[in-house]
Amino acid sequence: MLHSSYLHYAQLAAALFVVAMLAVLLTAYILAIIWARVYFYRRVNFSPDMLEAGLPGVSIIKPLVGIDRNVYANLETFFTLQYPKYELLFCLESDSDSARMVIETLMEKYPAVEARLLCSPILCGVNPKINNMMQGYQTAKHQLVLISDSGVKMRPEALADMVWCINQKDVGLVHQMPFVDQRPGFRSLVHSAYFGCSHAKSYISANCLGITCCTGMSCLFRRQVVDKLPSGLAYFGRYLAEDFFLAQHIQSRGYRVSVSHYPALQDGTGEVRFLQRRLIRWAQLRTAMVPHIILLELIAECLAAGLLGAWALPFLFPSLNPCACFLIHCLTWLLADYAMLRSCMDTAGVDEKPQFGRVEFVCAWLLCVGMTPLNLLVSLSRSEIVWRNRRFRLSWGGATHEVSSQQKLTNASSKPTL
Ligand SMILES: CCCCCCCC/C=C\CCCCCCCC(=O)N[C@@H](CO[C@@H]1OC[C@@H](O)[C@H](O)[C@H]1O)[C@H](O)/C=C/CCCCCCCCCCCCC
Ligand SMILES: O=c1ccn([C@@H]2O[C@H](COP(=O)(O)OP(=O)(O)O)[C@@H](O)[C@H]2O)c(=O)[nH]1
Repeated sequence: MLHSSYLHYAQLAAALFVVAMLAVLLTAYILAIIWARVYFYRRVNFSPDMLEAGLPGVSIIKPLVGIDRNVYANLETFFTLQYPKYELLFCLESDSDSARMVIETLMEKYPAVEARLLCSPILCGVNPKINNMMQGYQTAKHQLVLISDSGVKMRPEALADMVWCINQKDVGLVHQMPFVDQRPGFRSLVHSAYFGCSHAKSYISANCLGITCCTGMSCLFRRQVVDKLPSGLAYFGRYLAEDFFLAQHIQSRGYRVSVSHYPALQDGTGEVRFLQRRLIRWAQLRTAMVPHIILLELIAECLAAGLLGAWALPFLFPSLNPCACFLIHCLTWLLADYAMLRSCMDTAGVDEKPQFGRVEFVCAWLLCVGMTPLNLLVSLSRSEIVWRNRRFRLSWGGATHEVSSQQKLTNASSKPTL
């Protein structure tokens, strides 16, 4: 008797906790949607003083390996940036890399844009992206450095916006929230539904709460802060999640990390299974660095939160039907996700009209809602990370060592990659 009343009180406490958690999640989500609607694509103007003094130069480092989808069109956007002073540093892992021809063609087409092609990576750690970028970093002329991944497209005004953001008081790093260039097709819609809904919700909430949550796919930082480390950017070569540690370092020096008004436009036309592999790899990195995060991510996802709610609400209010609770929860989540996606799109500009129908969106959304918890669970079951053609093993905290590259495994080439 005593035992069953304890059990009842424990269940009651758990049900109240779940309902409170769902209310917090919903409130946080609504705030994130409003934040995105107000913040993204806001036009900024440099002060006359700053314009008179001259805008600071930016060195843009583009690490490249092979040909990504739409590489020509994406890279071309870096030659047409509306910014007075910048240099492009294309970093390849070898001079026979297939991206070389594309870059040379673009450099010929835009001779007025200062651009260099570098093909001698510097081995300074396990992170191949850092090794590749170091050749650009060492020769970069400017104090502001933008790291921009190969698959990212830039709007003409985005660089000026990032420079404006970094010129605000105490800002040391500005990053773009990962999003997707709006292109027709179901694959692109799945990418949008992931990055514009679930991912955007977490990314924005974390950043609004002042939690370091920054991806290195497009981030601008002050070189003088990084160069306080004896080996500069090379220091981060020991980690695969160099972006996380870079942002932490900049904050530890007393600077703020801020989000650009323009999300990063990834290509998003790749196959869904590749997106899934990438998200599993990212989740593996997050688990190694911030282990409790996966639990938080799981319960903040639509399905898990819905199942918890479908148990807790009827427990507190027995007249409620669990299935109805679950369906209403999913519908609310779907509408919130759609509103989030629209807030990440430029509703006043080029993306004004979504290039997809409602039914298509619901299908893509269902795929993401099913895929996300699965990815998180798969990430927990894996001990190794595969990135491009290399295999790594992560230790708690993020330190990494390379297990083996596929080139070595298959013995396809006797020449090491680096
Ligand atoms: C309704 C609101 C509910 C919010 C609940 C949120 C719960 C989920 C919490 C966190 C999810 C954060 C997701 C952040 C996205 C990070 C993407 C990522 O994993 N990136 C990693 C990989 O990046 C590439 O890696 C290779 C590198 O070379 C490339 O350049 C990179 O682009 C990246 O390395 C990892 C970054 C670490 C992010 C840590 C985030 C901690 C955030 C804590 C958030 C707590 C939020 C609480 C909100 C209530
Ligand atoms: O061995 C590698 C792997 C990646 N990269 C570069 O690192 C960036 C991010 O790579 P990817 O898109 O594979 O990472 P993700 O965004 O999926 O984490 C891209 O510019 C790649 O060209 C690199 O220079 N060498």
